[in-house]
Amino acid sequence: MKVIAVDDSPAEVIDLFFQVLVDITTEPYHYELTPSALTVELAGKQIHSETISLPQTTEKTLLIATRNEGKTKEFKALFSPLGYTIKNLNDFPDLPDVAETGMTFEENARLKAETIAKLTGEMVLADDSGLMVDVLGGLPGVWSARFAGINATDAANNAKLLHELASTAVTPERRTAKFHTTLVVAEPDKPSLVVEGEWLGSIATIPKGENGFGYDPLFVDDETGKTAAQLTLEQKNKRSHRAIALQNLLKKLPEWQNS
Ligand SMILES: O=P(O)(O)OP(=O)(O)OP(=O)(O)OC[C@H]1O[C@@H](n2cnc3c(O)ncnc32)[C@H](O)[C@@H]1O
Ligand SMILES: [Mg+2]
Repeated sequence: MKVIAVDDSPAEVIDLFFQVLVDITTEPYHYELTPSALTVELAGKQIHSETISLPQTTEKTLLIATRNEGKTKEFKALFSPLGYTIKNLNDFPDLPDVAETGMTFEENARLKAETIAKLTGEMVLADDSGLMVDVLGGLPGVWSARFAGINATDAANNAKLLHELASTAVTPERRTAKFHTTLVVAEPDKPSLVVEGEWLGSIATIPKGENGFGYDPLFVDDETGKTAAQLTLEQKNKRSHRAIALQNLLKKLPEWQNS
């Protein structure tokens, strides 16, 4: 049998060629398609190869069980090199708010991730995080989002924190603090994956910087001496509690996904 070279032919001609080939030949042929190349061998001889670019067929989307756009912005930047599109609960208005009734970051992160995973049937990531100030015995901790009251604004929470530390007995050395994140990944009918991350620093006496969210204007990073709000998103994502927790998560995620 004579094989006609089809390299450089339009895609439809190549398709037709293979159809005819399959119809008329009884010779064994091997067809290999990868995202970047198409090669065909007939009777052990390569008869066609071309460089191709297949559209991504399986878009990776990850739902994060949060309504906090500050966290979401950080997760989007952290996950984008991995090819994930990030969605949050604000993209799904019909999903309920999950009450954070736990006494620990892990309990609250589990509540958020496991409730939303059950309702959607999908793999879901949740972040429960907060600021822990040593001289306040770890407060505001799990109450960070509601330190100044239910639905408190970031500005009100920051003002309350400065007020709590206003005593002259709270010298600069006694203003040490850390940010904490617990991440939980949940899927229906499977034990959840739990990881943590922390970021050491101290509390400034006045807010500084425009970036970030929450307590960022008051949290001074130990290493750079800048507040988290003075760091760019990229700088914060190299050292933050959330970034460290995510690194820990990525180390364990493949094994968890295969379990
Ligand atoms: O529960 P979701 O919907 O995720 O959003 P939330 O804002 O209520 O989030 P948390 O319950 O985890 O509370 C975390 C609070 O801790 C503070 N916080 C956490 N991470 C922070 C960060 O990176 N920078 C500044 N403040 C942070 C901030 O006040 C958050 O509102
Ligand atoms: Mg919350």
